[in-house]
Amino acid sequence: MLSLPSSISYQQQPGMLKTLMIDNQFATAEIALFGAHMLSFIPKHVQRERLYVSDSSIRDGKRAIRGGVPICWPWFGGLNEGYQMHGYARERVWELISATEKDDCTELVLSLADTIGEGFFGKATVSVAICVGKTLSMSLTTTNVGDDAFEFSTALHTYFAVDDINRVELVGMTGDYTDKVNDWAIGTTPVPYRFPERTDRIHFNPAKYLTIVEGDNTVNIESAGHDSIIVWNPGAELSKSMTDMSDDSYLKMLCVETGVTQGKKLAVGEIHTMSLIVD
Ligand SMILES: O=P(O)(O)OC[C@H]1O[C@@H](O)[C@H](O)[C@@H](O)[C@@H]1O
Repeated sequence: MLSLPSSISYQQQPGMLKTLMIDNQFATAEIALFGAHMLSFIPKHVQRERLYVSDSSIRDGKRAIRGGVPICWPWFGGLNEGYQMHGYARERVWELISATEKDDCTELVLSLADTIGEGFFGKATVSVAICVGKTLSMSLTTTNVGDDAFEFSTALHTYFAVDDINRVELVGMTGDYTDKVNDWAIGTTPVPYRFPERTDRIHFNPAKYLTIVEGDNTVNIESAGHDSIIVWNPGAELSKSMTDMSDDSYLKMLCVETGVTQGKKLAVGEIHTMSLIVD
């Protein structure tokens, strides 16, 4: 087994998923091997949990975890009838490839050993490098190792923790979006951008810098290698109907997702990296 720096330990309580706990001078964090799924990030200088995970999330290792940072791959959203929403990578166990103590963070690299699955015809490797420091950085790398080009889509589907969605504003987004709540109609980003009701939008503007503002609590999001930003809050009604969310979950989270939703073609040997920094 890989030898781990002292800031990282494995944790597995009975009936729970195996996770990696990180505790260094900058932050604490938790990552499930199932899905290479970030579950927690608490920077020590602010002492606030940045990620929302539902208390009712089903953690049986069969279904995706509700909250944290699901990795959607090799597709984002629904593919065709019968296919797993957001791809199958978030429902497979990833392998820890390396763990390194750096000056400004603890870096872990996880990789998905088996990337083959129904609905995806490419031959690819996929790995995620996660740096837990004063900021959380995640870089998802897809490589075409086959003999043919393929197309894929992806997202780092971050659930940010908020105290009350009614007080939240997303700053930095401009331009048009397509609205899942309204039969994919095109809309224009409101100013200020607030969330009084169910929101489910793919923004075509791949904003590099966004900020979630809630009173004096601000979270900066820096994205790269993406073609869109997805913004999702289920609102009261959907929150109530979801088995893995409690009735008022919608008040406590806002998904701001860094994504490639328009389909990215990768040539033979080509590498694509998409990344996210949470500050
Ligand atoms: O329930 P899932 O598969 O985790 O998806 C949650 C949400 O993820 C968002 O990215 C989508 O835009 C929403 O439509 C979807 O409901």
